[in-house]
Amino acid sequence: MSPVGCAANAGTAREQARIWGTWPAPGKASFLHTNAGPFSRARLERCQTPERSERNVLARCEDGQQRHAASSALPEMVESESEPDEAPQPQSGVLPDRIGFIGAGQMGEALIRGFVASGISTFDRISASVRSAERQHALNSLGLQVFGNALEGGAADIAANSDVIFLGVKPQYLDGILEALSPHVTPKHLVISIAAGVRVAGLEGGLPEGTRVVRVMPNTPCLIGQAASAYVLGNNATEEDASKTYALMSSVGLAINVEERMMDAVTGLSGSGPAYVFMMVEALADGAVLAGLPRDKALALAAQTVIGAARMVFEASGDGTMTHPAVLKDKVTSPAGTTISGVAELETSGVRGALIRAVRAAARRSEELG
Ligand SMILES: NC(=O)C1=CN([C@@H]2O[C@H](COP(=O)(O)OP(=O)(O)OC[C@H]3O[C@@H](n4cnc5c(N)ncnc54)[C@H](OP(=O)(O)O)[C@@H]3O)[C@@H](O)[C@H]2O)C=CC1
Ligand SMILES: O=C(O)[C@@H]1CCC=N1
Repeated sequence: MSPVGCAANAGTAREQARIWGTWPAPGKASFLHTNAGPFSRARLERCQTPERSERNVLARCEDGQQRHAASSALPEMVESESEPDEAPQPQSGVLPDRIGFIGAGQMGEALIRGFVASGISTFDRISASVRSAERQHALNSLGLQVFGNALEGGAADIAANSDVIFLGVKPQYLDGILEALSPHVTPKHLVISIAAGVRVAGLEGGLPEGTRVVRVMPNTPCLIGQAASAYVLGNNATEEDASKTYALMSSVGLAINVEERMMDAVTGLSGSGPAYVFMMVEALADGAVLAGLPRDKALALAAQTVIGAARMVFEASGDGTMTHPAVLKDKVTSPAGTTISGVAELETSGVRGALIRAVRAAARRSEELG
């Protein structure tokens, strides 16, 4: 599927549900996903260094390699007839581990659907603990094993049925969840938290000594294999845990290993960033409607413009290196043309400053949550 094909679907009911509703209802869906399995794992291996402290920093790979790894991890868009609600089909590359989610709301469900769409897991390997009957029913209809409130036995059920446990509740609830989970954690478990702001030290402190922990900051585009995720390994995490985390997260998009001090910035940028971009797409479409374009056409063109521009940063050079966006912007901006008029308006309105402040504010909020 070409990106244009993707955007051309924007007017369908399914796309509208994706845009305005919750995640698409179970049904045959066409997912854009990454082929990042062994391909990107090999890249990671080339970037691995034996030193633990080095493992946490993709940036410490040889410079050229780092850029190559980053750009090669760019999900290759391919059309896939994934059918997440149908009987699980064994596939090569499926992780044998059973995956449990304590908390599976917006982000947890996006990960679950993304993992299944990518082929790295199957619904029958995944279970979830959620509180409300409504969520239990919704997840159950996907084919997951669903347990109730983590504080009332759900955490024990997840531990008994999982090798990898994702913590997908809001940061404010995490202490209680760790307390409920802790007695049931054994050496077989890898615990992966996606909670904004919550530090590795806090996770390790709330779990039995020696627990293997990873902190991940994903984003919702993992639903379609287009996530931008970063992760940091806990003190007891092994090489195998690092590979497993990378395998899972790169199956749903770009996944990079960072130092923990960078995680608040990651959260302010890629964790929260989809919301900023959705606002931009909406506003761009509004502008086009103001200028006379019908809403559906405006939205399709706005969304595809964002896809195309973002991909240019990764792919325009043709040699695997990223191109600075200012260079690409200059190529759009003809002397005395239309674009410079628009750009001047953005500068007058302080759009750059607003985006910088948005990322910084979200990063600060992440710090506070920790
Ligand atoms: N949304 C996003 O884009 C991102 C979110 N995150 C992180 O993901 C986490 C979840 O965020 P999000 O998905 O947006 O939040 P949601 O509110 O959508 O999901 C939270 C989930 O936790 C469940 N839950 C709460 N308490 C319990 C409990 N005692 N036992 C079992 N389940 C429980 C809720 O169940 P129920 O619905 O039944 O109440 C719900 O499924 C947060 O820590 C956030 O920082 C990280 C990156 C991006
Ligand atoms: O808004 C939040 O707190 C979560 C974390 C990053 C994105 N959403």
